[in-house]
Amino acid sequence: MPSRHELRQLIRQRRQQLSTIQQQQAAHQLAERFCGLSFLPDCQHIALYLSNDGELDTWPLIHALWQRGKQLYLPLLHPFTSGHLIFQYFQANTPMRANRFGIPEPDWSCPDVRPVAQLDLICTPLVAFDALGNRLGMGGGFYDRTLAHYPTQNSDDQSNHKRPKLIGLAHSCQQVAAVPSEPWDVPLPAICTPDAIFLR
Ligand SMILES: Nc1nc2c(c(=O)[nH]1)N(C=O)[C@@H](CNc1ccc(C(=O)N[C@@H](CCC(=O)O)C(=O)O)cc1)CN2
Ligand SMILES: Nc1ncnc2c1ncn2[C@@H]1O[C@H](COP(=O)(O)OP(=O)(O)OP(=O)(O)O)[C@@H](O)[C@H]1O
Repeated sequence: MPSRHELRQLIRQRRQQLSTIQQQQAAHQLAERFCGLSFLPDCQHIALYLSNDGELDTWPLIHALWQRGKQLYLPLLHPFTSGHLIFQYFQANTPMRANRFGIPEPDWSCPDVRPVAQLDLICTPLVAFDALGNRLGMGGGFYDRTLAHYPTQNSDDQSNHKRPKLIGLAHSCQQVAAVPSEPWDVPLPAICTPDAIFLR
């Protein structure tokens, strides 16, 4: 089995090699599939991310969700707690700045930060995934650290506890046979690609 490092390199190269047309088609197909998710009507506060490094372009999805009246949030590298993320309200006119990875994020504004426990759905980026919901990210451990303290809701969870649902977004070519998992990894109960939805 390839190491996490090897897998990260391989799949990052693979998605970077998609053509502009392939990227555009994928982004629109994903938006359409995502908007058909059975639990979407129950989700009002949704965290997304702005794409980077060949990730599937989330803009078509962002526009589709705004059209449906959803309130959207983007991750910011935590201003004090290194390695963690916070999620901040995002509208078309939100002032933005590039973080240290060059990814645009909202200018930090305390009143617009929404605690993780008050989000209904968190869409996570990923580099590689497998059919069991194991996730390999860019290697910063940001999502794993941020989500470690919050029990998230499984797709078959019938309880009334208010917990954010989690869903990974990816190109189909990011699926691998098995992601070597580590004890700190937060598995994804759902993954949406342009071609399929994987539920654990
Ligand atoms: N679109 C998007 N936003 C995101 C993430 C993500 O994976 N995708 N993150 C998910 O956690 C966080 C940022 N994590 C990142 C970790 C590494 C690199 C990166 O490009 N690393 C370079 C080396 C950068 C350096 O000089 O330190 C590399 O590996 O080539 C980018 C984002 C928060 N925002
Ligand atoms: N809950 C946690 N507490 C402390 N350290 C953690 C935690 N989760 C991950 N880490 C550390 O973060 C580093 C990177 O983890 P990993 O390779 O799983 O990141 P990733 O999932 O690929 O990245 P990301 O979540 O940012 O997309 C590891 O060295 C790991 O020890």
